Amino acid sequence: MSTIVQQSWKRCQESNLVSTQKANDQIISTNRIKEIIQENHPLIRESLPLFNKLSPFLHSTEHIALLSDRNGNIIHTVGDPVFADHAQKVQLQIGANWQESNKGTNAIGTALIAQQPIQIFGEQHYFRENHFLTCSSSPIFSPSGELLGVIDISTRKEYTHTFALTIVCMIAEALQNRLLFAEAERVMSLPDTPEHNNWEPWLPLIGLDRDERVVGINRRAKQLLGSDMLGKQLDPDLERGARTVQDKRRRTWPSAAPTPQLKPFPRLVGSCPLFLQAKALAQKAAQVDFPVMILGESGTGKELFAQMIHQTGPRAQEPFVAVNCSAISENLIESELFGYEGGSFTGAQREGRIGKFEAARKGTIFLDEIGDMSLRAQAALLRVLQEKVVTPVGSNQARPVHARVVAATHRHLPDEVKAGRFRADLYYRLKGVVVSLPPLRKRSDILQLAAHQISQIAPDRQITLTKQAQAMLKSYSWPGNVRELQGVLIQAVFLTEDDEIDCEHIQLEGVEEESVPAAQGTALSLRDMECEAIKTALKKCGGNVSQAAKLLQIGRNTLYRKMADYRILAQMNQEEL
Ligand SMILES: Nc1ncnc2c1ncn2[C@@H]1O[C@H](COP(=O)(O)OP(=O)(O)OP(=O)(O)O)[C@@H](O)[C@H]1O
Repeated sequence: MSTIVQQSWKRCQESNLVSTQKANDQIISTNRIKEIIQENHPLIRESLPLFNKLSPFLHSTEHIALLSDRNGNIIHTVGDPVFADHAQKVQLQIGANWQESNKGTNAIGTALIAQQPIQIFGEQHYFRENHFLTCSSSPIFSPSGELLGVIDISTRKEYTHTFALTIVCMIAEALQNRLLFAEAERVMSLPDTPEHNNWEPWLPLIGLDRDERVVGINRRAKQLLGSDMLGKQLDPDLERGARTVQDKRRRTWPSAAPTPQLKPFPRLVGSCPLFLQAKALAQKAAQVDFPVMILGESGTGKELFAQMIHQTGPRAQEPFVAVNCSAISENLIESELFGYEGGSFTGAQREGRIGKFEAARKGTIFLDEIGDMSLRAQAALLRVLQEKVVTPVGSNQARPVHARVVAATHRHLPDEVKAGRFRADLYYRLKGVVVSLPPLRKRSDILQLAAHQISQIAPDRQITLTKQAQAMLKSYSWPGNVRELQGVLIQAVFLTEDDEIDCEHIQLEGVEEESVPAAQGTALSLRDMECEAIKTALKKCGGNVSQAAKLLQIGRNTLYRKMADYRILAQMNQEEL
């Protein structure tokens, strides 16, 4: 037995776990799983593509792969359904907790404590009931070194092979690198000298934030530089030898960079007449040089439309620079937009910086959330639009502006003008062609959008929506629009084990609150009563819709329809499993 396993057995004995008894199974409720999924969003988002890739290879191999959070809660599994069925007998499944204090020595719980990869063979498991298993696992760390969870591959002990441990370590490493790319503003690859690298497939990577401080470092880079790089600025000598492999700043700051990769036009999906009308107008606007104002609630696709206008117009070869006006503090907006001279204010870079208007060159500057700009910044912007020049902060040298302006807001600007919060002269200058994007709740093509999003989220699977799930998506109000739909579907794809998304996989925000309207008069009271009756029946039947339908003496489909109508579908899962 390895020292790690010996120490683990000792801990189990000291905690009075009895190996011949049943393990202390802790099963989490469906609602809690949903919360855990939300808490672990980046981990799940980045691990899904890896699990999806792995899944077909595990079929008919008696292997399953699992993802647990940092507390040992299993939140995702893929693999051979026959073995998965067998593994369920010891609760090796979604919703179970495999902390060592509950399940004794095991690859998930023990790897979380040891914080290193581990393989636990049959009898090395503390509880006898787990002796049929061999499990290999590796902890997963965030780019800044925080423990996030564990990846595990489990099989019958007869199929034990050490390669499983190697695979699990490679998946963990790939996942950690994905997290680094997702979190860092810029990722640099360090030169990897042969004497440092015996067989490693991974590049030494370092992630930097906007201020060029190290915010993440992968295992290979740690081997070269040590583990105390976090928060430090990269040494200039080191930076000279390194290669930039990702630079997100180029999206908004492409001064010295080629035009960033834009989302291709066909990705703007939809067949609803309201949407097609807006699209046709935007396509026309792309060909002329008038200012464009895109109106729409948050998440309706304003930035995607702005990109489309840029990409399909004559400026497509020039940069597209997006500026979120609401995300920049009032005292920095002028330096962001117009640039600054070296040393013009505390925190400024010594050599100065060009502003986003100049960075856009002859391309497009997309001023998102323009309605949130302060009056002072509005005055400065108006000057730029009128005079077609910018004067960097701390300079008296005006520089010409050639960029086309596309603005967007979720606010009702005429009201803002009336209230004195938005300058009327700026409003009329920006207005030009007005493209209004419909909110998702008014679109008739939600299912088309949903199917498109699902195929983007899980391109290797043929996932469909059940009729009830479709009804649920159609009846929801979608305050967060297409972005919210994306989030809901990521979670649903994640939750579904087969290739069908049903209502139980769909969690809609605030549905519970929305579902019970304030009683106002008889009609509403009747609705309330029916709604309550359905909720009670569902609760009585532990969330089983067929049984609840029998109890209510209505058909199962009618019940589903009514549940969608009252938006109580999210609660149909058993509150306690
Ligand atoms: N018609 C569409 N087809 C495909 N994807 C879409 C469509 N509309 C929006 N999306 C997607 O929805 C998400 C939100 O879109 P986008 O960021 O353009 O919205 P927005 O209105 O600019 O949001 P915000 O106002 O919050 O910045 C993006 O991931 C985008 O790709």
